[in-house]
Amino acid sequence: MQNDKAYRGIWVVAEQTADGLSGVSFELLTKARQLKEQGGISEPVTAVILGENLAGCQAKLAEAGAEAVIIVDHPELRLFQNDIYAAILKTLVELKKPEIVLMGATAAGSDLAPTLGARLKTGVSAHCVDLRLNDDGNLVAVVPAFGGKVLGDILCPERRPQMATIRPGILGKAACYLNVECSVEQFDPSAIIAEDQGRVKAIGITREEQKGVPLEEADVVVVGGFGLMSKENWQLIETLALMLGGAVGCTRPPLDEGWAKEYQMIGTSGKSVRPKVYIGVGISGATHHVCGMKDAGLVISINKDEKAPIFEVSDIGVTADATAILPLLIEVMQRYDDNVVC
Ligand SMILES: Cc1cc2nc3c(=O)[nH]c(=O)nc-3n(C[C@H](O)[C@H](O)[C@H](O)COP(=O)(O)OP(=O)(O)OC[C@H]3O[C@@H](n4cnc5c(N)ncnc54)[C@H](O)[C@@H]3O)c2cc1C
Repeated sequence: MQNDKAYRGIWVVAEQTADGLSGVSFELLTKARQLKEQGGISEPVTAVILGENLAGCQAKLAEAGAEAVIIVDHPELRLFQNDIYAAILKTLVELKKPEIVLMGATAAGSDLAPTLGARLKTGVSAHCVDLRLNDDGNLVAVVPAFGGKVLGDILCPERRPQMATIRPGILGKAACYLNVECSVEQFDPSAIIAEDQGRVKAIGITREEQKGVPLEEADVVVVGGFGLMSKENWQLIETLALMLGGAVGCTRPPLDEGWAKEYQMIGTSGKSVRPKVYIGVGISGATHHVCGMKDAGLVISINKDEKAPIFEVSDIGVTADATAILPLLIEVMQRYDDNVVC
């Protein structure tokens, strides 16, 4: 849609998961409130939620900053359905005309946002690491660019709404707003669902079983990068993590090489972690990765290149060959105690 002054206010498309509302929905509402304040926007920050059995979600969304909630509750919406969700949201956006639409860069959000953006003929800034408004009141979406070496500002001044997705955990903890007045509107999607059954239908969700301590909960995270060079060397990362009672994390290349699993990736396309101790081995320190670990406590890095950018965000930097130092480290730890737990 062309930029049009009729488009006003900020929407957050909240997400319902099997475990309840997704955390990124709350994080986005807090960010939306900050943007509203920054831009002196008078329209209420609005959460839009699609799903089934949504009673009770309004209070939680209001606590995180929603001043209005649009509930789209229907049995057909129990599981995320790209086509149907996009058709409903398109109708709602055309009806209510929000100026900004934010979504979590979750599996569902990363699928839904570009579909909706294309149908509304507007731009979507994906996997942003921050959001702000410029002096003209336009949304500035901050996205790592050029292999993560720089942070780029992306604007969408010509089209409305302005859309962006943000990874869970990147924005930090959601605020808690008490006694916020929050209006609620129910939107009946039956007519849209009857008309558009979608081309693809989700029939269930299968979760990948994760080994060891969950990455997001671990006090110690041992993270390997491309500098490990082989699957055999990757075992050293797993052994060290096990000895420290920690979790294994990875950068993008070990995932591409098949040494590590998708759920272990840290960064803008992966998870954000805040362990007490982060040990990074053979990692250059690209922004795409650093965005996901910048809030860790003690950061220890091992890299054979003394000029590696990861050292700029490390408390302790060790210039060494990982394949030489890791076996030594493991051997020393084994000598002291077979069950060292941090
Ligand atoms: C849209 C997009 C999203 C992305 N999202 C993510 C993301 O979420 N997470 C992520 O991690 N990446 C992501 N990336 C990729 C990211 O930009 C970097 O390419 C990646 O983080 C680099 O991984 P690395 O540090 O392991 O590898 P490299 O950059 O190749 O660095 C390897 C490092 O290992 C060192 N080294 C080599 N051999 C040894 C040795 N024997 N001992 C010790 N050190 C050694 C080298 O000096 C080098 O510093 C994304 C990229 C794009 C374009």
